[in-house]
Amino acid sequence: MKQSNAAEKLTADQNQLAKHAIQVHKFGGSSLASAQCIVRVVDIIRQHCQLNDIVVVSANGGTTDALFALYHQAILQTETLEISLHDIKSMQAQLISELLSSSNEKRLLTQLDADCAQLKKWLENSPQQHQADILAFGELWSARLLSEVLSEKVCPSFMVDSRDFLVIDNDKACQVNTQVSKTQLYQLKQRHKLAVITGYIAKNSQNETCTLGRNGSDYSATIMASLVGALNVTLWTDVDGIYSADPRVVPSARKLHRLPNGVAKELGRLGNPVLHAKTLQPLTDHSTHLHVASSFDPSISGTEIGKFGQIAKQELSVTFLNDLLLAQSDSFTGNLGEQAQQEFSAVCGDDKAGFIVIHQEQQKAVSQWLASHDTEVKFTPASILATVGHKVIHHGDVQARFKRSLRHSKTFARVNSPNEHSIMAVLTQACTTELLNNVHHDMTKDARHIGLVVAGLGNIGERFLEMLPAQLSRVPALENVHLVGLVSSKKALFNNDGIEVNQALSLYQKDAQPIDKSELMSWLANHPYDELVVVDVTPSEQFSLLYEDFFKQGIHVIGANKWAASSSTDNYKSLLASAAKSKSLWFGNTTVGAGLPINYAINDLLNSGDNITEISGIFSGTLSWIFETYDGTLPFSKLMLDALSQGITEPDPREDLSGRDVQRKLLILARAAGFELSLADIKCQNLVPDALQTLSIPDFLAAADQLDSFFSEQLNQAKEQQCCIRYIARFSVSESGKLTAKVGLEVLSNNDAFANLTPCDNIFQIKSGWYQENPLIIRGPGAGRDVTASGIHSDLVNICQRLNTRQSQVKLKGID
Ligand SMILES: Nc1ncnc2c1ncn2[C@@H]1O[C@H](COP(=O)(O)OP(=O)(O)O)[C@@H](O)[C@H]1O
Ligand SMILES: N[C@@H](CC(=O)OP(=O)(O)O)C(=O)O
Repeated sequence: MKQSNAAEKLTADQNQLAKHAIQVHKFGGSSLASAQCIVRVVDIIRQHCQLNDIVVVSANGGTTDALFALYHQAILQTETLEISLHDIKSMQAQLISELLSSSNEKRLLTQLDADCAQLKKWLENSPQQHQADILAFGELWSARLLSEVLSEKVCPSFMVDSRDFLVIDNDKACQVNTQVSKTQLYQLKQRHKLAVITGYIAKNSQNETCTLGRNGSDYSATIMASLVGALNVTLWTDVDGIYSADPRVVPSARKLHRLPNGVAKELGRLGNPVLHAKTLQPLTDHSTHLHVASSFDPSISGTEIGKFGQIAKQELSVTFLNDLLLAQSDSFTGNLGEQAQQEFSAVCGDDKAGFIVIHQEQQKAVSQWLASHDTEVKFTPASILATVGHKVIHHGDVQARFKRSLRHSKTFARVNSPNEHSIMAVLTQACTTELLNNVHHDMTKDARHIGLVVAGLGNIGERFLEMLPAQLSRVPALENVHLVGLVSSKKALFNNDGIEVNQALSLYQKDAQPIDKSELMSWLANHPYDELVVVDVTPSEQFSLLYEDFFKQGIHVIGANKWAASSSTDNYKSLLASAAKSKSLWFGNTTVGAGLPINYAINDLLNSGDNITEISGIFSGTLSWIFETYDGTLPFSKLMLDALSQGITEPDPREDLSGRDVQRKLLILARAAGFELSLADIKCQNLVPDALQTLSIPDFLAAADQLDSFFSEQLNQAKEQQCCIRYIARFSVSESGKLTAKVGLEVLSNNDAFANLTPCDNIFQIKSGWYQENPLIIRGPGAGRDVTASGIHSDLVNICQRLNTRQSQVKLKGID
């Protein structure tokens, strides 16, 4: 491989290319482990890449391990070498044959033959001298194969051996010679072809192959990104993000949607295989975004790593490193101790207590170093278990919890990392699955982050927001709720880091931007929270049409909006099915009776095994006020105009008098009670005569006295029988199962439960198996700012209590 170390100035044409190379996609070994996996990767590239992007690949899953095993067999000169070499070759040959058409297959198999002959020579004659060359075949084969498959199936592509441009100045620290590497990379780029570059390997300044360390392809990817000024690096792997612990070992691990840079770096240092320790180094001076996503399920949003605000900073995770050595010596105290920590890249150390914790392969070097200082050393097998989070060492509660959760383990010491992002326990035992699970449980059990979006900033929405700060600090179930979106019919304000709840409305006035439906849905689909709750306090049918999409995305809905719950039977059933499928919760206690717990009561009865046979009552605050007040002293129309001027009726009182709102409410309750019916099944008496129904509002108000004779006649007839008139909703089911449902005027005895309400109050009466002769009654204000907003808060607490105890399913290898 020819290589020139001379830095060359980029031509204008090359600079132009730099502007286009905007994305780096790195596919790890797990994503390339079989022909089926590679086909998936090809699909991802088809959908997510442009020609001038860069694809970085690791060796096909297991290949580097196999090459390491070959190397060790060669050193030990074991007889199994031939067989192992044959196995590696057949695995590659099989991938080639499964994925390529016959002419390309033949060509790649010939190249594989030549490579394996070279590999054999090195293994037999000079393995130590060629360790990195031997390991490099993994990435070489993987890149060659993928670029061929891409050329056949997707777009022109070419393979780049990173040793042809990537120069590492200092093998140990893996420092990149940026200028030379950048120039050489641009010389290799081919226009209108997608580059597939080997990860993990590079050349040193002596022109020899070197590696960037195990899992080093992540680092390769960010190096490439810094060389071409890429805006985005995606690490495609077999898990859909970085979790609060290794999800293979801790099934209850939670996805960390957003990781601050410093925390990600510390996780990499402490053994998280998704992030190589140096991955973030090349990005420190760039505004490049780093993502971790699953190649097995690309549609799931993964983990984003970057500079984040408050919410991301609260996430905690637990990680461990086994097979370490605790080295204790007087020489590890004071300045010398600090020096030793640096020299041996110690995982941690304490220069007062005189110890460092190192990887096993450093043992020899440490012994030699100490021999030159003439001091003794004691090595003990050890492991590290750490809790990692932004500036975690300053959180007294986390320190205390961590200590408590380690009380039954052999903890030699606890050490805070100098970068302040981890508290490490040095254990003189291996970190077991059980210990990791227990500690993880103790550290993360309370932390499910719930995003809250409020849609509809009218009267009730405003009151809901006014009450929110006190609720968030008072109710334990809301501890991890973050207000992240405010939406009105025209504008929206979103902030992934959380909108300051005390200034929500003023921030909305200042910063909200116009938004359309697709922008709204795209934000909601990519939110970085464990759960998202949309509170719909809009009166909008349009907005209710989005529920289906919300449920498909697993978003939960609290609706004060009646449209969806009273929509057609087909639509309603389909909403319930979508919500059930994605485990979305749908609460709507305030759709009927504002804050009165009518929906909760119905649910509780059903949960207790009861059978509801009748629901009746006065469901409209306006009609309640009108008929409780109407005693014949004033004409009906005068009363109605009074109610209008006090804001008790809608701006067009016919909306109340039509009974349609009551009809919808009865439908919602009957459905909540488990009955299948539609609006058309509920008879509705419109109190507005036909002649007045089509007038303009002013004309209707001017002609309102035409209502009077009807109502005075109804009232007088009722009075003659010691009765009164009320607008009643009534739904019942007979013993034979026949449903009857109607809303309209009824004549009631003066001592009926419905006859003596405080004007405006609602009343709900439920008859059921348990409450037959003596029905269950709920009554109280059925409208108003405070009661409605507090009803929504009650739904929010209920939803959050349920969500807090939910465990999210870790997506490993696309398995559901
Ligand atoms: N905290 C963690 N979050 C996510 N994955 C983790 C974590 N700790 C360990 N893992 C494991 O890391 C694996 C991915 O790392 P690695 O094998 O290096 O991927 P790749 O081959 O794609 O580079 C996942 O399968 C996962 O089980
Ligand atoms: N193939 C190398 C480099 C690498 O980064 O692999 P992966 O992306 O599969 O972790 C290794 O196994 O160490």
